[in-house]
Amino acid sequence: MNTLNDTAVQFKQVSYSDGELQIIKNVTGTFPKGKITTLVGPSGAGKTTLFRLCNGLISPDSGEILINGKNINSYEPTELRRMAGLALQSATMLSGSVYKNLSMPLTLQGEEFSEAAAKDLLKDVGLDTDFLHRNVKDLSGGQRQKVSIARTLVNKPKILLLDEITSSLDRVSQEEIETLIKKINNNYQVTIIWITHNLQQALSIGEYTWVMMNGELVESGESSLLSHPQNDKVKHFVKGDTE
Ligand SMILES: Nc1ncnc2c1ncn2[C@@H]1O[C@H](COP(=O)(O)OP(=O)(O)OP(=O)(O)O)[C@@H](O)[C@H]1O
Repeated sequence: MNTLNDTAVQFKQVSYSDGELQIIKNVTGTFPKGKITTLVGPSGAGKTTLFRLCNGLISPDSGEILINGKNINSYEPTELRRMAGLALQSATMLSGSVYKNLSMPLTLQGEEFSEAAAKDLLKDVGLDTDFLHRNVKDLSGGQRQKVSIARTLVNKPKILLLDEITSSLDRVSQEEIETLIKKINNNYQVTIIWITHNLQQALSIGEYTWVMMNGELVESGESSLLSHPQNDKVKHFVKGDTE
């Protein structure tokens, strides 16, 4: 679907097992650079495990993962975590202020994060700069998710891995986050890989889609594939929109 230069992440016959259980099965495919690709599939398909492989939290048993054309093993772990930011549905926070949370990626590296830079990030994610010294426990779900996204931007990632980041939000917050992610993708050419259970969302926000089932990549390509899938299992999944 694209040349190596257009590829942010490439999987080549990647398999991963936990003990006896094979979780990722011979996955080959690409995530195009600077685009939004959604990752869909029933619960337990291996989507989150694929993310953990992408940011080096776990390593394949066989096969190869290339990031920007280089084997993932050639990056230092910290370099990889900086390059590939991860945001989760739960938007896990440290107790304390928004500033403390935004500073965390740099404090972990023994660096300082200026208040001015933190305020710029808040503006980037559509939050008022007054939020900087608010306690995260007083934020709404949507506001927490915006802070969580802002925190992933501190390291200026090239790739953002978003795991179900809108599934516990109301409709309005969900739309705000979708708009925000599109803006980040546009403004900074960040490659976005977005796990979602919401097929309507997958159709509307991403140019490309991967459909995973039972550890395999069963279909991938432009998101419109969800409207007319070729694979019978995907047809069934899309029709039932099932778990
Ligand atoms: N550390 C682990 N040890 C054992 N089994 C695991 C581990 N991590 C994941 N699994 C299993 O691997 C399979 C894939 O899990 P994964 O979380 O990647 O799926 P998923 O597609 O993200 O599911 P969901 O949509 O429910 O989040 C599941 O059967 C899960 O139980």
